Amino acid sequence: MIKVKNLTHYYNNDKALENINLEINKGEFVCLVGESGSGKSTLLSIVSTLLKPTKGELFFENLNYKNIKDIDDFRKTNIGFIFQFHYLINYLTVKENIKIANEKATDNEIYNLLKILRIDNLSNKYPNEISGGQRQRVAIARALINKPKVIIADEPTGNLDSKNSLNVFEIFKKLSQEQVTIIVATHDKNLANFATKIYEVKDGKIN
Ligand SMILES: Nc1ncnc2c1ncn2[C@@H]1O[C@H](COP(=O)(O)OP(=O)(O)OP(=O)(O)O)[C@@H](O)[C@H]1O
Repeated sequence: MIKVKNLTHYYNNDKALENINLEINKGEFVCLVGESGSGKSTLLSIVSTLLKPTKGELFFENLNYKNIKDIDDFRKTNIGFIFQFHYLINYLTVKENIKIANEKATDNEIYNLLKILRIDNLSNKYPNEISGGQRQRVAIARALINKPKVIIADEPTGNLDSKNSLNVFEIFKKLSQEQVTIIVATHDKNLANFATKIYEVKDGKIN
């Protein structure tokens, strides 16, 4: 599904990633673990086509990303993003926050997604009226509304307590069982055990 070949990345003259090779299959749940500054976010940004690598190749289902004509459209239709901060819009309701990610989504589709995430009762609430864990589940719903093939999450539980963190990783596990490919960076080695594959990033390398 995703292949990374001989990837090296520099920020100015500083090497952030060195000769990374990865192959991620459809429906795999991959965790990147490693210390702060090890290169996890840089790798996620490159894999999600947000950052162009200095050197190396990236393939999606054997398509070289360099040959993708409209990369913004490709990203929008194929990849769902979840971050440490939810980036919900405070003056929009839960339902409206999801709708802006996909104007064509019907009320029924949004309701079904909220139901799976057990927040269907919060549809008309505003982000500041719900808990941090609930807000992150809304962010997950927003990432899923386009039915992406891949979910990329960078420290998605960084702001959550252990119960809500577990809940988020259980959701990821379930999604991967439904053939969504999940790639998550986390500091938490216990949570990483939910993954089908763990890669340790150390000083910009994966051993
Ligand atoms: N935009 C940038 N400009 C310059 N250097 C950067 C930039 N982003 C990251 N770096 C550097 O690249 C290296 C890898 O950083 P990265 O953010 O990928 O690590 P990380 O493992 O995700 O860290 P954290 O867990 O703290 O988010 C670090 O040395 C960092 O200082």
